[in-house]
Amino acid sequence: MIVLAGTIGAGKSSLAKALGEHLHTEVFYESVDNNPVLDLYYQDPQKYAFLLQIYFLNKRFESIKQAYREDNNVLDRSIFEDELFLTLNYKNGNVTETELNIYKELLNNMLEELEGMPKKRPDLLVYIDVSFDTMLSRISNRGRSFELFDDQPELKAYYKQVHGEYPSWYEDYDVSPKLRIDGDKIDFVNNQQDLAYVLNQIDEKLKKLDLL
Ligand SMILES: Nc1ncnc2c1ncn2[C@@H]1O[C@H](COP(=O)(O)OP(=O)(O)OP(=O)(O)O)[C@@H](O)[C@H]1O
Ligand SMILES: Nc1nc(=O)c2ncn([C@H]3C[C@H](O)[C@@H](CO)O3)c2[nH]1
Repeated sequence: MIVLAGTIGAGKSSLAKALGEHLHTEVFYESVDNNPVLDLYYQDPQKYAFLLQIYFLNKRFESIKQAYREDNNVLDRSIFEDELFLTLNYKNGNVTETELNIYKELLNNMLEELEGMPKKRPDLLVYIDVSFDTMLSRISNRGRSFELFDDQPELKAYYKQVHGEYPSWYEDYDVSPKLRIDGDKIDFVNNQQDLAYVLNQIDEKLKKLDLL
């Protein structure tokens, strides 16, 4: 099981798709288009932050359970990043302390369930590291209406916060082996050579781990 990690617009879904094709495995995408809370959250974070966290946690747990039924697969964003978003929303006053504690208990409960499953943790976490400018331009170019930040300094400030949390999150992540990809320099979406380079880096890491 390979999980993709990284800030909003880093390229997780794009790389997950390419990796799934390369390794002939199923990809479990993050719930965005059919997510009934995400656009509400962007309109009113204070009202919907907790509900969105619960929604994502539930969906991620569902994907992980399905993923365990098959030998190999790729997950678009890890369950371990959810707490990053939650804590940020707590800092921003969108989640109360009671909500924070309830969520953490629920998350721990779910993670304990994973401990009892055949594979306790991912085999590899692939982290796509991008600069703040790249993050913004990718969000703009992708064009999901509720994520657009022109004339919305608060939303841009939120993106800056999310981006700022990731380096230490990645440093502290120790649940599985990990690999960092430079998503600024490597255009694995439009450049086939770059894509081949990234896939080769991942293959080499998997070989070292005796997984390929
Ligand atoms: N390495 C790259 N080079 C150039 N463009 C990229 C690269 N990675 C992603 N993109 C483009 O950036 C946009 C965001 O990519 P993608 O949807 O894969 O990001 P994501 O990390 O899954 O985002 P989210 O966290 O919102 O789910 C897309 O339009 C994609 O085509
Ligand atoms: N608040 C919040 N908490 C999460 O756990 C979370 N996971 C993803 N997202 C947002 C980022 C992208 O807009 C979009 C797709 O990644 O969904 C989240 N937002």
